[in-house]
Order: sequence, then C-alpha cells, then structure tokens
Amino acid sequence: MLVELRNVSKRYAMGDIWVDALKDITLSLGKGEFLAVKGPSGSGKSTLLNILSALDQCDSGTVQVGGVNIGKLGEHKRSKFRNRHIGIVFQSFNLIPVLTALENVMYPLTLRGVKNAKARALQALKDVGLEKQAGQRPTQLSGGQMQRVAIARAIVTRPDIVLADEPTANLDSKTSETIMALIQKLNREQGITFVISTHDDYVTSLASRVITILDGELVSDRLSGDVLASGYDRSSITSSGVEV
Ligand SMILES: Nc1ncnc2c1ncn2[C@@H]1O[C@H](COP(=O)(O)OP(=O)(O)OP(=O)(O)O)[C@@H](O)[C@H]1O
Repeated sequence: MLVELRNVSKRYAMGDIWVDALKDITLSLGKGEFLAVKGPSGSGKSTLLNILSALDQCDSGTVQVGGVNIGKLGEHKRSKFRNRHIGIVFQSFNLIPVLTALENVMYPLTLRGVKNAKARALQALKDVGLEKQAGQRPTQLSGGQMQRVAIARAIVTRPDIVLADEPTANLDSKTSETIMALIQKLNREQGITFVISTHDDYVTSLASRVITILDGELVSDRLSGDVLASGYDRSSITSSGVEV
C-alpha cells in the first residue's frame, strides 16, 4: 500500500476547548487511486490532507507514505520528504507572482538541484496543455490556467502522491470541469495517485473512490462503479463503515 493510516487522531486547542479534528482514522490507499475526501465544512478534510502531506503531525496513530513513517520524522526531514514524494495543489494556486509559468514549474526541481529542470518543466506544462503560456506570469493567466500551472508544478517532481485541498473552490463550474478532466486524465494515463478534498459532487463523481468524513470520523468509504467493474482490489479498504 502506498499510504497506511492507522488509528490516526488529531486535536486542536480552541481556547479552553479541545476540538477533535480527526478521530481514530484507519485508511489504506494504493498506488494509482483517485480518492475524493468529502464532508461538510469543519469535518476534518484539510487536517487529513495536511497530515498526509507531512505539513502537520497527528497526536496518535501512525502515518506511512511509501513505507516511511512520516510521523516520526523531524521538521527538516519532513520538509525533504515533502519535496521528494508529495505534490501539493492549493485552493488559491500559490504561484510565485514574479516568476513565469515555466519558472514556477521549475522551482521544485531547482530546489533539488535537478539538471534537466527546464526540459522536465516544459513537458509538465505540455501535459497540462499550457506550453504556449510558459513565458507568462501568473497575473497574465486566468484562474483555470493558474491552477493548471500549479498542477504541472505538483507533478513535475514525479511524486508518489498529489494532494489537492479543494482545488476547484476558486473556479467557476466550467473551469472546474476542465481542471477535473485534466486530473482524471493524469490519473488514468500517467497513473498519478490523487487525493482531493471537496464539497463538489462533480469532483466526487469522477473519483475512483470516495470517503466521507463527519466530525473527524470516517463514516463511509466506497468505490465507484467502473472501478469495481474493472476488478479493483477491494481488500485495500480497511476502514470501518465500508459501504461498497
Ligand atoms: N490550526 C487549527 N487550530 C485550531 N483548530 C483547528 C485548526 N485547524 C483546524 N481546526 C479545527 O479542526 C476542525 C477540522 O478542520 P478542517 O479545516 O480540517 O475541516 P475541513 O473539513 O477541511 O473544513 P473546510 O471544508 O471548511 O475547509 C474544525 O473544527 C476546525 O475549526
């Protein structure tokens, strides 16, 4: 399994009160899955993604990504792990305004000292259909184009997994559909593993698997029909409340 969460819990202090953001989550994820994480506002979706991306640490339980126990890593190793293994797509794109689209995509490779960074970044821009916009700065791009650059930046390092926290929240519905079609294509054609948190039923309709979180608890875990039809290994689902 690419990702293994065992009995993961996370609490936050809100003044005198403790909020259980995640309660005893057990979840496995295989390579090549396209997982949507659904749930109302405040249910714990971002907390789950932050823990998976090693941006945050759980209070109890274990989190393994690619066989590495990321909960045990110190700050420096966690950030190195993120750069090597995780691609992140943000709701607000988070592009560097003074850099061109190409330079934004090259950035994580430059951090690693990769030699053929430019060629790889150009290929990633091509993969998202933006090779013609390589020289443009984020202010010269539409919201959908900015998110495509952000996706190119997330995949250019060939990460084990791409995590996207509500990637379509700041886009109109037509642009959201284009972005989701692109994510689905990258998942199907390049086998890139995606985990996407969302409120949007359209996003969940494209995912191969949907989990629902309610008040920090995993309340449902289901596979989409066509994935079941293609003989997907159901034994990868180990969470409670399985609803296939
Ligand atoms: N840094 C923090 N400090 C205190 N409480 C937090 C923090 N981050 C999250 N929480 C709380 O943890 C719970 C889960 O929050 P989380 O952001 O994971 O939910 P979410 O499902 O992603 O919500 P949304 O859909 O609105 O983004 C909420 O009650 C939230 O207020």
